[in-house]
Amino acid sequence: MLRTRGLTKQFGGLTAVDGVDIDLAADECCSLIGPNGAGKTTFFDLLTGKLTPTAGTVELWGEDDWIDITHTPPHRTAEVGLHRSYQITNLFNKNTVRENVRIAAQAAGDDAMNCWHNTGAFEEYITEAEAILDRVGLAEDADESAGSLSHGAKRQLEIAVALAGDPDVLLLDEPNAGVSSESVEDIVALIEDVATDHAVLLVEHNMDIVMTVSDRIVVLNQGAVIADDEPAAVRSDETVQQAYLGGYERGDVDDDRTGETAGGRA
Ligand SMILES: Nc1ncnc2c1ncn2[C@@H]1O[C@H](COP(=O)(O)OP(=O)(O)OP(=O)(O)O)[C@@H](O)[C@H]1O
Repeated sequence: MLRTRGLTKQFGGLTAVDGVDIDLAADECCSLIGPNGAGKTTFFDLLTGKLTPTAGTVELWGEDDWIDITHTPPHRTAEVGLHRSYQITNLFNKNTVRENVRIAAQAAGDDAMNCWHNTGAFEEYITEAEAILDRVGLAEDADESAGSLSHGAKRQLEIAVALAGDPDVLLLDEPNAGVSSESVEDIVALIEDVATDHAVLLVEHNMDIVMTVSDRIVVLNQGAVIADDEPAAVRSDETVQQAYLGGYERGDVDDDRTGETAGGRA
C-alpha cells in the first residue's frame, strides 16, 4: 500500500533519515518507534510531502500500480489517499464536532469549493460525518464545540477528521500524547478499529500500546532502521533493547494506560 526506498533527509551535516526502506501492507498496523531525535517526525514529513527528501522515493499503491508521490505536496498526498493526524490538534475549535468532520468530508468530496456554504444543502456530508463520529465514539458530542472537548476526545476527533478524507493510509502521530488514563483505552480501541480497513503507520512512545496494537514494528535509531519485525521479535532484539527499550517488560495495558512510556524513552 505504501513503500519507501532509500528515503533520506539531511539537514546540513545531520542525516535525520538515513536510507529507509519500509513496506506497509493494506490493513496492517505498523508502529514506528525509536528514541527522541531518531527521525520519526522527519520520516512522517517526508511521507506527506511536508519535507522534500535528499534522496529516495515514496510510493503509494494506486488502482493497479505504484504511484510515485516523492515530490508531491501535502494537499496532493491527501488527495491520493495518505492522511495524517497531528500531535498538535488541528481543529476548528469554535465549530461543532459534527461540523469539523463535515468540513473534512466535504473537502475530500466533490464540493470542496463550497465547504463553508449552507450546511443544509450538504446532507450527505452530514450523514457521513455522523457515521464517522459514531465509529470513533463521539456521536454524543456531535453538537458540542470542538474546543470544549477533553484532550483525549480531541485526539479522537482528529482521527475522525482524518477518516473523513477517506484515506487508504493513515499516519497517526502520537495519538496518545497527553491523553488521560481513562481515554487511553478508547484511543487503543480506535487504533485497532481503524486498522481493520486502513493501512496504519503509528508513531507512539507508550510501549504497552505499541505492543498491543501493532502487527509489525519498525525501529529507527539515528535515522536508520535497526529492526523491522513482529512485536515479540522486536522486544527481544538485543540491539533494540540497547538503543530504545532499555529493559522494557510488558505492563498491563488494561490496568495502566497512563500514557507514560513503559520502556526507557531515551
Ligand atoms: N528542520 C530541521 N532542521 C535541522 N535539524 C532538524 C530539523 N528537523 C529535525 N531535525 C533534527 O533531525 C533529527 C531527527 O528529528 P525528528 O524530530 O525527526 O526525531 P523524532 O524521532 O521525531 O524525535 P521525537 O521522538 O523527539 O519527536 C534530530 O536530530 C533533530 O534535531
